[in-house]
Amino acid sequence: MELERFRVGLTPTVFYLPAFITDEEQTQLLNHIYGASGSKWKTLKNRRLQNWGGMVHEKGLVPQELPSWLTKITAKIYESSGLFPSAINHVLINEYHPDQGIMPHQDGPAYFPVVAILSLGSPVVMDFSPHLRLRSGDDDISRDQCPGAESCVPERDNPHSFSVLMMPRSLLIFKDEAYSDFLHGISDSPTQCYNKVVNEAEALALSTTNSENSNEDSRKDNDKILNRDQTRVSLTCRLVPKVHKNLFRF
Ligand SMILES: O=C(O)CCC(=O)C(=O)O
Ligand SMILES: [Fe+2]
Repeated sequence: MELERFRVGLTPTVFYLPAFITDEEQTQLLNHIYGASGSKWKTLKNRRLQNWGGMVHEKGLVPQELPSWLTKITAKIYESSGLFPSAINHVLINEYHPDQGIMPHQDGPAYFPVVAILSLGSPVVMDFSPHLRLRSGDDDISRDQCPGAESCVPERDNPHSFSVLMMPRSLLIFKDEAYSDFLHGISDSPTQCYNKVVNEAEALALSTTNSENSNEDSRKDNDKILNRDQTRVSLTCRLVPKVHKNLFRF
């Protein structure tokens, strides 16, 4: 696949792949996710999540085999992107109600610095803002070691900040500076503005010809407003290069 044609925005490097999976694949994934045992969910303050692939520690992964319904998708991402040096071995599934989000954060140091996020359900806007190191020249990087531990409020009006509209069934991939020098987050507002997203044309191209989105977009004072009227589920697919085969030999 020629990934270059999916590049969006000016910051290296963000790819947005609309309709990466079919409607049927989306339904199958949601059935598996909601069919998982209730104890698989971990409830955080502002969202629920399922952890697949094992426990991520600062020093690496204590692995657990991914189920085949997930390797089907991670293999497709691995093969079609060509960006991971070996197979994706960790998937975090986040569930967000319309008034939930994820605070601006940077992904933890255990991961290979490429992330692929598959979106299901409600569309949502993800905001990227340069973290302190870019803003003030110091080295104070805020990290999200275990996703959910967040910090640092981004400057919304910073000229380097940008946003991406994530439609259902799309795949967002980011790496390089977008990964290392920016925080990413999703506001907890049930209405989000998508005026300044870097992929508006790509994201909306499909939704106008295809009535999958019942959420009605509205406009207020020239702001393009997205109404999050459904739950969103995302699959954050990553590689933890260092795998601990033996829990006691850390
Ligand atoms: O749900 C998303 O799109 C983002 C999730 C995320 O940033 C993470 O799990 O680290
Ligand atoms: Fe993240």
